[in-house]
Amino acid sequence: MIRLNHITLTFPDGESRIAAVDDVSLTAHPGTVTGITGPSGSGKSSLLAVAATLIRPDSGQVLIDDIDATMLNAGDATELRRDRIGIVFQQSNLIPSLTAREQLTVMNELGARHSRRNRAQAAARAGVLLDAVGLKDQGDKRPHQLSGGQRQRVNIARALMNDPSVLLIDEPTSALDQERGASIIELILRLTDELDTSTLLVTHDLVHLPRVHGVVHLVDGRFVEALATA
Ligand SMILES: Nc1ncnc2c1ncn2[C@@H]1O[C@H](COP(=O)(O)OP(=O)(O)OP(=O)(O)O)[C@@H](O)[C@H]1O
Repeated sequence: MIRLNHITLTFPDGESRIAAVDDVSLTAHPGTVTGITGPSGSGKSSLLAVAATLIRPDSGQVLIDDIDATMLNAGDATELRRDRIGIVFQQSNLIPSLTAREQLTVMNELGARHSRRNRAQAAARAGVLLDAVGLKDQGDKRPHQLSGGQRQRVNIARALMNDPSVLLIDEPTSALDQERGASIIELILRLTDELDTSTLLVTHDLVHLPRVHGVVHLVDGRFVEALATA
């Protein structure tokens, strides 16, 4: 579960400061997708970065499975992020020289304490996840051999490698046509249900929102509406 309590985040703006996120609270439960929407500059990506524990807010709490991430030191926050949070960034940041399968298994080598012992397990999980995102037969392809939609599927599978309880996804359909975008949203809904993640999905594309479980609408960093949908 992820709970954001009264999050405020400001950035310097000349002499004063601008509130990118202004006193926003939300709770996302396991097995649900919460959409975060709003116009450009409304604070969606900033809120997601706070939820990901990548930026510390000026005030407010980020509770991940009841652990207050804002109270952790940098090392503990990194560990929390690695163990419990999967992040899909707006820009695909796959490594050009690695195959789809290696993009996933390399996660096991990054900072984990017992990576050698877990190598076989990681390979097995990568296989299961590639299958789950519809890329069972594409595991040996490198990013340039995959379509935009397939690359986004690899990104999503990679974010799930460490079996996170929280899945954070920023504009996953922005580089895709409507049909491919809709199938990515479909995939996110299915994986959220199957893997019981608490998923936050930033999107400015309102066509996808009727499918999700709740919507937080931001304007100028402020929460203007919470809609229960699906
Ligand atoms: N690193 C930063 N330094 C200063 N101001 C920032 C920074 N990041 C974001 N902002 C400001 O905070 C506000 C919210 O930006 P944010 O990127 O979170 O909005 P967004 O809703 O994700 O926009 P978009 O849909 O265009 O990606 C904007 O006014 C932006 O200019």
